[in-house]
Amino acid sequence: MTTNSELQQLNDYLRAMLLDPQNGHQPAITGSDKSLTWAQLGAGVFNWSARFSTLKLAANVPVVLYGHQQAEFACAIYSCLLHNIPYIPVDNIYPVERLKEICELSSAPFYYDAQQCCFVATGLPAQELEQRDLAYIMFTSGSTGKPKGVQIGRESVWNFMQWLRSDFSLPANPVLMNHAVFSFDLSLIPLLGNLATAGHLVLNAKEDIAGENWLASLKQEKVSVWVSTPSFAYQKLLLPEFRADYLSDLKVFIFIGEVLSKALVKHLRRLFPEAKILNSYGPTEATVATTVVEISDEMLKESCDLLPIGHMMPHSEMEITADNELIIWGKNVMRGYLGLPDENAQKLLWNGNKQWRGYKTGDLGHVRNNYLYCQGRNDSQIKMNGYRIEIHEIENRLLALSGISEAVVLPLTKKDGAVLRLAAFCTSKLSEKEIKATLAQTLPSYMVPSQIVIMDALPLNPNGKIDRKLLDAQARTC
Ligand SMILES: Nc1ncnc2c1ncn2[C@@H]1O[C@H](COP(=O)(O)OP(=O)(O)OP(=O)(O)O)[C@@H](O)[C@H]1O
Repeated sequence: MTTNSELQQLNDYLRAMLLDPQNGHQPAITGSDKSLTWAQLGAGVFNWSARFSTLKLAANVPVVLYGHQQAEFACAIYSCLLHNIPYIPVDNIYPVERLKEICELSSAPFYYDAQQCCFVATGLPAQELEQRDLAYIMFTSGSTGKPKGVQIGRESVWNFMQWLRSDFSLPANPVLMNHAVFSFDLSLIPLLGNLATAGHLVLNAKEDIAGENWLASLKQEKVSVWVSTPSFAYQKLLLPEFRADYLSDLKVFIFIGEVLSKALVKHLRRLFPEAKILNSYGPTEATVATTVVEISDEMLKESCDLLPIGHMMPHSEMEITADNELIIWGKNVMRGYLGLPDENAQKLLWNGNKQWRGYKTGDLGHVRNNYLYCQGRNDSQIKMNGYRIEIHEIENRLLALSGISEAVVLPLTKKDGAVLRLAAFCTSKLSEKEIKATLAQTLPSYMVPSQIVIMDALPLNPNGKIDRKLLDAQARTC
């Protein structure tokens, strides 16, 4: 249940951090446009108060923020949090059509263009949101379904910030890198982690990450906390400077968004022997992350292919249904999808005693040795020629082969939904023939993909996750 005192605590905390910073001369944000100390950030946030008041926004009317890794974008988000203005982040790597669509779906009367540093009127009549005290609405990009506006309350953000401070092994005065677009909620780990710890947020624009000097810039900024999807990190493993004696300040790796494989952790251990490696899990619908665990050497030695996703955040619980679906209960669960009552009825549950919402994740999981495990999505089970096949089981078998670091298996279906064949995509030192032969030693023949495509790196979507839609399209043309 949300109490007014919790919301008051968040308000007080934000005022103290942003308007009266104790560490004014320390760097707060380094963005693609400029760098701000905490004092400059505070002054910027103060200016925003005036800018928001000229907009004459009624309470509970959202603002869309449009840009890409600018310090001013982050400043706008912090200001919205301070002034209780629900914000909707849209990255400008998406086409303008997506911006328009999101403005219409949310009836936002203005969007802020962080590139141009100005507000643009959308011409739409402002409508109050049904929900009060919303922190943000995040439109998922839909890699596991259709894009939906996930509404997250201020109480969830406060709960999440406190958890970030206590359970994510953040060093004192952390320097947090952010590679994720602000419209992907992974970015909230560094963005809110910075606010929770008075750290330094280093924003990395897409073109910088692709450039030659990116790791040199992380070194120069003394980045100490890496936050990304596992796939994003895989792609950096081959860079010669990606190692502890070059990036000597890097002490913590936080992974979320996809399965973290043992292969990646082992590789990182060799490159960064002293660093802590954390696996965190959660859907956007439960405020960024719900579980976390530091990966130990014992976990790597266990015979099970999977690594645990850890323990629940405070004020939440995980229910595992008879058919192994993970249901998240607690303060972190969204208020609902914007304007989608049918979806809300399908995905949300209510516990009257605790006054908690529950969210049916569609992920499968179990508990072992007191740790939670996520074993893939419940839609990853398919039927082919009458055989029941767990796609993630084949992926895990592939990842267990030495020389394979990334692997995705996709079922190729006919128009009527019947599965025709399986295609696997992987980065591998082994040949297609070798892979098939090795898989055939442990899997029944119908589970060995008929097509194995070996790639230098698997393509990523704008969120830094493996782009399954693109791979699916590619498999169809082969
Ligand atoms: N540590 C993890 N291990 C395994 N799977 C994970 C982990 N963290 C997240 N996931 C997967 O990612 C899903 C949440 O992803 P997210 O909320 O980012 O959106 P999505 O459904 O992938 O859509 P989109 O990426 O398009 O926004 C989880 O439900 C789970 O399937």
